Amino acid sequence: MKASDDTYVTPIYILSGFLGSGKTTLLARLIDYWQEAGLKPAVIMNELGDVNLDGLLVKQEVPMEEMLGGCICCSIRGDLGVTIHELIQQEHPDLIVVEATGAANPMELLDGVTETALYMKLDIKPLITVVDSAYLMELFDRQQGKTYRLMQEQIRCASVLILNKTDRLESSRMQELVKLLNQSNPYASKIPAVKCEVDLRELLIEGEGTQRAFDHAGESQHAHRHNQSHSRFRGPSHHDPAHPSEPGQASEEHDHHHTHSHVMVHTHYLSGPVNSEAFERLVADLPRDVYRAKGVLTFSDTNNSRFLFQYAYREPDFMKITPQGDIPDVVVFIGEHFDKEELSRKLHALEAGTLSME
Ligand SMILES: Nc1nc2c(ncn2[C@@H]2O[C@H](COP(=O)(O)OP(=O)(O)OP(=O)(O)O)[C@@H](O)[C@H]2O)c(=O)[nH]1
Repeated sequence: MKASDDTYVTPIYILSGFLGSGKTTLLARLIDYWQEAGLKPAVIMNELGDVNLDGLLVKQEVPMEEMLGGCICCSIRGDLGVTIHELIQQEHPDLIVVEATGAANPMELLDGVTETALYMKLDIKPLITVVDSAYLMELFDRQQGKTYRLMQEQIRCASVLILNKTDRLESSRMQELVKLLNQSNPYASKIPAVKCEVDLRELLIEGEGTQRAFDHAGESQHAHRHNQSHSRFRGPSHHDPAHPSEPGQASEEHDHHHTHSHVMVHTHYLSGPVNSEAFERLVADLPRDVYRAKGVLTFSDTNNSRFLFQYAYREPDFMKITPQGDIPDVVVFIGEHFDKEELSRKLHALEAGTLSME
């Protein structure tokens, strides 16, 4: 299928990792890799400052959108959807990579991308986090602080961890590092590297494999407090003072408090209208590990009216909407370690009208 087809589902990769950990280094490698495979990647870069120096490292011919002057996960999150939409409309890329500022909380970013997947066909790929191995151990030795906690967050959300800059880590400490990462995120694949030199094919497959493995895992915990208000618009050169631009410094005011282990997303585009009662039953039966869901649905038993569906902390909410433009029917589920296959089976039964008979 071609990227210019209306039915094309654009894969979207999120690169997370602390400031200076090596995200742009990895991005440059990935771009070469995809281009050699005959694909057209597009890039969204987010910088805290008002200039994008990292963008200089990306080849001229690669379509790139810059989101400057704030952290993607907070102040300019609303712009993310617009940026993705414009890239797809104008460039028809085969895939998109979002490189977040090192101060971004990947969970918020994932949430922003997920929101966008409600009205655009996106295939959200497993999250890759680049770890500055040496710096992480240094912070661990010094016992933590906010920067360390933000790093932990980025580590917890990942499906794949690249343990970069191992050249700066004493070889005797490698085991300790892996142990530390296993405590924070036992599920992610961990790939040691220097200058992000990893087998990229393996890296991209690893992520998919890890995500599948989560489908059968067990209990998890989630706590979420987010004190940042999400402005949907920003001024032309707004700089969010809550976010420092100095490498290696997480803001004291950047008040995110999350406890995530691993985060999974399941996106399902519906083939047509579904029965509202059957859908409500499906929602009521969702496992506890699904803690967030969103969607746009058409209900066959309400004169084919369309609804915006929201689900948080086990509370479903439906709002009648009349969307402008060509918006597909879709539901997105976010949680940890839930059984995607089982959910997918139920969604197919819902579409076939056989769910109530189960
Ligand atoms: N010693 C060493 N340096 C590295 C390695 N990987 C990347 N670097 C260097 O570290 C610096 C930061 O790398 P980037 O790829 O720009 O890191 P980034 O995560 O995109 O940085 P931000 O945009 O600040 O978040 C660059 O000077 C890289 O050349 C590594 O494995 N070892």
